[in-house]
Amino acid sequence: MTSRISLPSVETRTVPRQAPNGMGNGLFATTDIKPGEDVLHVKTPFVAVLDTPRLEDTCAGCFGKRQMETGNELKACTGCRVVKYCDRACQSKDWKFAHSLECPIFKNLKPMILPNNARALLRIVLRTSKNKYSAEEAKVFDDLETHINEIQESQGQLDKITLTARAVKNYSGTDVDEATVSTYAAKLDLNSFNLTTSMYDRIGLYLHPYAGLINHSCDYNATVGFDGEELYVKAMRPIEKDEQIFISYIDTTTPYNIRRNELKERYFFDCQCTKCAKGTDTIEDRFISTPEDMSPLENAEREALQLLQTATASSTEASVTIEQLEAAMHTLHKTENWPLTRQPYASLRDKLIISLLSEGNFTRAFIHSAIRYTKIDPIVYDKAHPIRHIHAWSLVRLTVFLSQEGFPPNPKDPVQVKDFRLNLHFLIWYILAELTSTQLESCTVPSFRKLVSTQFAQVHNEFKANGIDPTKSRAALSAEMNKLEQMVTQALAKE
Ligand SMILES: C[S@@+](CC[C@H](N)C(=O)[O-])C[C@H]1O[C@@H](n2cnc3c(N)ncnc32)[C@H](O)[C@@H]1O
Repeated sequence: MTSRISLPSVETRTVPRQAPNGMGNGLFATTDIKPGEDVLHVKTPFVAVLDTPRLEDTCAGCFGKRQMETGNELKACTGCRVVKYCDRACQSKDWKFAHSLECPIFKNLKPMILPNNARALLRIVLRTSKNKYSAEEAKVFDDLETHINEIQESQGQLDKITLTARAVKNYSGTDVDEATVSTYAAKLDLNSFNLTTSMYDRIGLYLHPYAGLINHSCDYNATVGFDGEELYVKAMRPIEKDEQIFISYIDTTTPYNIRRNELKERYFFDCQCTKCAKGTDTIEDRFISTPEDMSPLENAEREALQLLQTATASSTEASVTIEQLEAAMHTLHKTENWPLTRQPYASLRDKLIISLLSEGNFTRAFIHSAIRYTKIDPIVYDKAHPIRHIHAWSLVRLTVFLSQEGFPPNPKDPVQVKDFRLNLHFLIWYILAELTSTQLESCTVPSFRKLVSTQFAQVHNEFKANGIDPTKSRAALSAEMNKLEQMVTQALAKE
């Protein structure tokens, strides 16, 4: 990996440069990059913190990476009792990084726990005052965009930043003036990433100023992933030398107007990407057939969004959440013109799968995961897209579980899985083989790849121990996929 910039813990095949069309600076490839290869790898964050609910169940040292390997029960820091760690190694690493500076502050504030953005800002201020950032890192951070002028025009945003900055200045006792702390807060707001697990579950907030230089396109060529505290930006498509690197700041599966409003509100720009140039003539906006009258579709969408809102309200019981999500999906389905891939249909199904899993309704979660795997992801995501791989993996995990536990009949399921006489072992092998053979060109991170390879080797060896070589059983494998398709088709007809 080539690195022409001298930032600690950064390996990259990019250089920063002025980008066209008023985008400010951006990152540009210094070489051709193939799908799945690293565009950027940052080993240590500038700052990363957990979301408040995750402080209880996620190690603040490794962000869950070692925790997943060791399975250790987390122990709270004996000083503040706010953050928890797998073991002394994780604790000592975080202590040196910033916790020694913030621990007494957290202790004094208890039982109050600062929100994630204030904890992140506090870390930046404290590390800056102790000169813990290199001159190069500090310079890239200083040069980051803030959009402070636009923020000053929006009273709500300005108040939020000012309040956080004032609180952090007071708690830290820093000599840095409040206006500078506010600028740091604005930089954090604009340039931070969702910190996720290697499975793309959000756990916190992450900032590295070099990664913060990557501009957005709804037709992006790279994706961001995390493996513990390490950030990876990987090429999703072939990228040529001198081409600009683009990631997506938002969910680009949403229609044109939604995407543009979100980008304008949070990032203050009008997207001019190749996808936006097509306006509403893309799969994100299309219906099955062009309607003469939009009102039934608009009514259905309104109704579905209302159901989604109540379904996801924190006071809603899990079983009611499931009913409401299913009702919302039914509302869109019965228009007979709403594609499975068009939002909010696809994300309703994602939420439904999560709710079904948390309620222990594994057969119905399997049916919906199979629908997503066969009918939605191949259309919505490029084949190297990490989310597509994570979804396939979760279908594997569910299938393994069902192969061990069987399928208790449930009259509420749209179809009875057992009626399709699926050979789940072949199905598991098929999906894992596909995942394994495409993983080097995928944007998934090392821990995830290792998990998939280990599971595939185990499943393959089990077949071999039983005298079966699935690579020579093409007909049996495709028969299983056909049965899965039949199950999906019948389940969809009842949606
Ligand atoms: C995370 S920063 C990216 C780095 C930034 N260009 C810089 O010079 O620091 C996000 C900001 O970059 C600009 N930006 C990113 N993508 C853009 C795009 N597609 N078109 C126009 N501006 C964009 C916007 O000002 C946005 O608020």
